[in-house]
Amino acid sequence: MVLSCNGGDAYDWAKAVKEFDEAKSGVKGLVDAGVTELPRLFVHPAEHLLNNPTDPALQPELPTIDFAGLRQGRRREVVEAVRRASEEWGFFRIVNHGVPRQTMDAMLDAVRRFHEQPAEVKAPLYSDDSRRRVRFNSNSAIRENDAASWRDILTCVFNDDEIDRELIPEACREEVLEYVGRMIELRETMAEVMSEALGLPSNYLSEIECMKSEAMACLYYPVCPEPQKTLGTPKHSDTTFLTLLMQDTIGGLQILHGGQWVNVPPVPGALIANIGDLMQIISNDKFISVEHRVVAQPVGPRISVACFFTPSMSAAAKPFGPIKELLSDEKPAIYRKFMFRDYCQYYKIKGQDVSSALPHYKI
Ligand SMILES: O=C(O)CCC(=O)C(=O)O
Ligand SMILES: [Fe+2]
Repeated sequence: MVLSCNGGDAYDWAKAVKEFDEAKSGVKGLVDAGVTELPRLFVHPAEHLLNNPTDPALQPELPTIDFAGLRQGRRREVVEAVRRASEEWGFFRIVNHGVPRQTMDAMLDAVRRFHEQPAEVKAPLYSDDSRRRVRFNSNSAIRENDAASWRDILTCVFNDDEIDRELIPEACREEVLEYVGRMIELRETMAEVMSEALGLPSNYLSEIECMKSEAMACLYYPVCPEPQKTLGTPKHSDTTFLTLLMQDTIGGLQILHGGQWVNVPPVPGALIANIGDLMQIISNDKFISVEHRVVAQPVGPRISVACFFTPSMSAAAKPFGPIKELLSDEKPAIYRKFMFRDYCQYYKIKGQDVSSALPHYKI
């Protein structure tokens, strides 16, 4: 099918997607083949690429929260900082979170090792099928007229914290298992702190099992030959309750704050937490799910690991909606109740990269 896209001239989009997918070698495969020009499939329209004219030195600084306070009698301060950052930024950095630096560095190395294996080793995992718990791809379901992004992803899904070690690729198995265990521990702390930040009992979020499953995206952003024409990850908000992100030292993450793109420079040893759409819904807009993206770079590869927390599979048929304790005559529910499985279905039908489902659930 010949379609008119981006520049308006004829371009066989379907053929380009098919060729790219059939190679099963992702963006890394293009780099290994020696591309010096950005393939047309990856060229984003100019409006996706707008940046700010502002001097990066004048940009506001993402809040950093020191979780050592939780162990040192400063819990109220930490909870208050989490509340403020979740309301005003939807994003914050965490230091002294308890995940050993060695575990983090080993995980970044392991992700790199996985992606830098020969293409034929990764090819059997190449898939867009969301039912596969471990899969490798580049961009999920590239749709016509929707530019692809300059990155590859290994996704590992752990439903209800269940870990099937044999499914994890050998190149990164031990590190993934160690890292996901640490993420689950930190999730417990986050669930308590965020419950308190919402003014609820500490066990509230844990009891409703809203973060009992995790999907880990192990991202690899190869050096890009023409970074000014594409993106590493396009603008989106996370569909989850909560995301815990680790990035290496390359940088490129930006969040939309106060109408401008704000850089989130890497801080060695720190993790980033961000509120997802589901948390915005149950908090009745008290906490905000904020759009973010990753710019493409002439240097790299950049490695990052995003751990997305979503409800327990047993909660699939349970209704989620604004938490009743947060509602009053002055603050009526902004969203209707829905089943988590319907929410997943919404994205399955619309595609992963659509804008957020929040308006769909608004009353
Ligand atoms: O790679 C990153 O730093 C961010 C990735 C991201 O936002 C995502 O996968 O949802
Ligand atoms: Fe994200």
